[in-house]
Amino acid sequence: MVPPLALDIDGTLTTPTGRIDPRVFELLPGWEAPVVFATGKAFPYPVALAHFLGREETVIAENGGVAYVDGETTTVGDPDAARAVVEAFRERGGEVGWGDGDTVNRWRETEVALSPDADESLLREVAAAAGGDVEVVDTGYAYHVKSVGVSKGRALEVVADALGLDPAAFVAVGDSENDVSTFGVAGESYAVANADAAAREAAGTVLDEGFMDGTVSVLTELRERGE
Ligand SMILES: O=C(O)COP(=O)(O)O
Ligand SMILES: [Mg+2]
Repeated sequence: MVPPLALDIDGTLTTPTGRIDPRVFELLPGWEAPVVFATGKAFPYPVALAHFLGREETVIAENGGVAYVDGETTTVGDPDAARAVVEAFRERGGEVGWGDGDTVNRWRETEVALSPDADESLLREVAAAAGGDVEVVDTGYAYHVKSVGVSKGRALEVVADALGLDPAAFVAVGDSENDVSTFGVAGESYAVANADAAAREAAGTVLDEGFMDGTVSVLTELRERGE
């Protein structure tokens, strides 16, 4: 038997240029245990991924702000506090940086994400001035302004509970600061070689290979172990 998976998306299931690696479509549709996509992206992105893989839509979005399992949505966090920080950042001349349309934030319910090109020091200054309830998380793909205490790891506990599983039964793979909490609750955790310092530090194992090459190595090993 293979174990259930908690998989980060960006940096973990993608190529270095940010595309979904096609091996996702070979390895995950037939995975014989729950697969939870746990991402900083907004809710529709992991839902779409699960949908087009033909899998149950069991997802964690917005760094844990949104959890969806068995048709039930759980949202946590204070979007107004995050939006107020971003508004103050804009008033100080900062730019969210996604251009017109901003599909990054269009469906975001509990936090706000800013482009990696945004002025990080100004953003951190404004967030610190807002008090202790809001923090800035840098995934390498975006700066997320979110409520303290909201995390992918907490959301994994919610999802695991709904599935009747122990969170420690999960194997987690990820690449950044926003995966540290997942690594803390999963029984086994792997940081791909491109992972940031926080993820490397928190992971049980740091892989030799990066991006989907690293993830494939874990999935292959888990399958062999389960045979
Ligand atoms: O949305 C981001 O900033 C990163 O997304 P990820 O959590 O899937 O890596
Ligand atoms: Mg990632």
